[in-house]
Amino acid sequence: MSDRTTFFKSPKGPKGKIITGNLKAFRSDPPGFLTQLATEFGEVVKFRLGPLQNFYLVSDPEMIKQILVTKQKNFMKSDDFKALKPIFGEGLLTSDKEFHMQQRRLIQPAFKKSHIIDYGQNMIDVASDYLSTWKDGEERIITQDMMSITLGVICKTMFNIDFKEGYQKIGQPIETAMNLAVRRMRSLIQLPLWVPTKRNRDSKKAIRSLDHIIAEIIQKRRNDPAKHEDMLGIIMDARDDIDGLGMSDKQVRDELMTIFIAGHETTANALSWTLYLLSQHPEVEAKMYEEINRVIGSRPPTPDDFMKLTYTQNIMWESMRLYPPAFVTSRKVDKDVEIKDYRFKKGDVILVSQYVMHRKPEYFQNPTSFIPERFENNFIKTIPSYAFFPFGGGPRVCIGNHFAMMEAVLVLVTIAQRFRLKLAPDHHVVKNYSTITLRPKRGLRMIIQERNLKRNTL
Ligand code: HEM
Repeated sequence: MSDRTTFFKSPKGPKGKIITGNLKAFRSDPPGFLTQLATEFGEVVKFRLGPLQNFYLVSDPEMIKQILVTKQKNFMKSDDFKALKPIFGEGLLTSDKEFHMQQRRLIQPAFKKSHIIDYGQNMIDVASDYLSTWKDGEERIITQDMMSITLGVICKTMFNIDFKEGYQKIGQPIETAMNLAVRRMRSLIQLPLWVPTKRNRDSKKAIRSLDHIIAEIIQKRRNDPAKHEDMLGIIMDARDDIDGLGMSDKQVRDELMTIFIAGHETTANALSWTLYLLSQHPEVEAKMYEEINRVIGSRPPTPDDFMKLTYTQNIMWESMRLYPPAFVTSRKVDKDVEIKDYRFKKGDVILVSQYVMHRKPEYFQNPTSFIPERFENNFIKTIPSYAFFPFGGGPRVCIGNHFAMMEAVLVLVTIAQRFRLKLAPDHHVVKNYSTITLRPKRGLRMIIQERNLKRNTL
């Protein structure tokens, strides 16, 4: 042991069971459990979610910055992501180190500003199309509607196919495979996929069917000499600046699956939480209508409106502060590392939680209140970086962050221009539920009211 060891702090934490540690409490309410740990034990908390591995929850912005940015080379993605590898392969979310960086370089062009503006029109078109089926006065399951709209957006931007075709071909098998992967992620013991349990058989079947569909799409494109401007076209045409090589079919497949899944559920949850929050805060809703009336009026929205809709953007930031769709981010220590007054050892798992940080009273006054105005006047610059980080940070920051903001704002205004949504009168108390992302538990049922645009009412 080096002399310095004596100066390192030893993080405290809750007592757990011998084998399962604190797994039961974590599973029953992950955001609640993490909040309680940070409140009770402070900036670094030690706990277990199984027999051996040490977990640490870190809740200090400077330490989070070191983990995600300055000392990120000492970390890799944690083992829970391995459960996703049968679906994502070596896509951006699951790969590590050099390979990840090379893939990130190849995919980044698909997310550059000019393309996102082009995708913006798809976002508006898909939402408008979808809303044409909504009827004044009806009750709808809004959480499902938001999932369908964002799935439609990703089908259109990625493959230039419409939602119905995209859902049957890709959306449904992806959902099946993903549900199975989530269950694998959350179980203490992950049996390898070759063990013939029913779950493993179903999982392999869904993945085989997806592989088949995606291979067909890629093959069709390889045989098609025309230039395609959708995300698939951009990804397939990408060449590495350093070695000039493009992606293999297997790699294209892994990245498509990754973007397809990472790119719709998170934004759908952000939109659902926002519609819920607006229904509870008529004063915020009224200011949003005022902005929509002033900037867009009764003409169809355009991607250029995005920059002018500053209050609506702040509504989205504030909604993701209270209900961050990615509520926790994990890393495994790859090389022993010292961060502030602590030392972490190879194999330890570090969690940093957006949900915990975003509700800290030292950075956010009235932390549980919904106040979009707090984001005005460059508020973010007045708090430490990594006190607010809905899209993560460092080299693994969400590649779809600008895409997601553009989509959330444009879909929200397309809805709000025409409709006002109220929670169904007999609605259950809205609580959060977390699988990989944070979503409203048991969904949201809302009543649709058509707004009268000409008279600017509602
Ligand atoms: C509100 C919506 C979204 C939220 C809150 C969100 C959040 C995040 C976060 C926190 C990470 C970092 C995970 C980590 O560090 O381990 C991430 C990564 C990622 N996100 Fe998003 N995301 C959203 C939307 C999107 C969209 C729309 C796309 C694509 C169209 C996307 C694609 C990805 C990908 C590919 C990664 C992996 C990046 C890498 O490791 O290089 N996300 N996202």
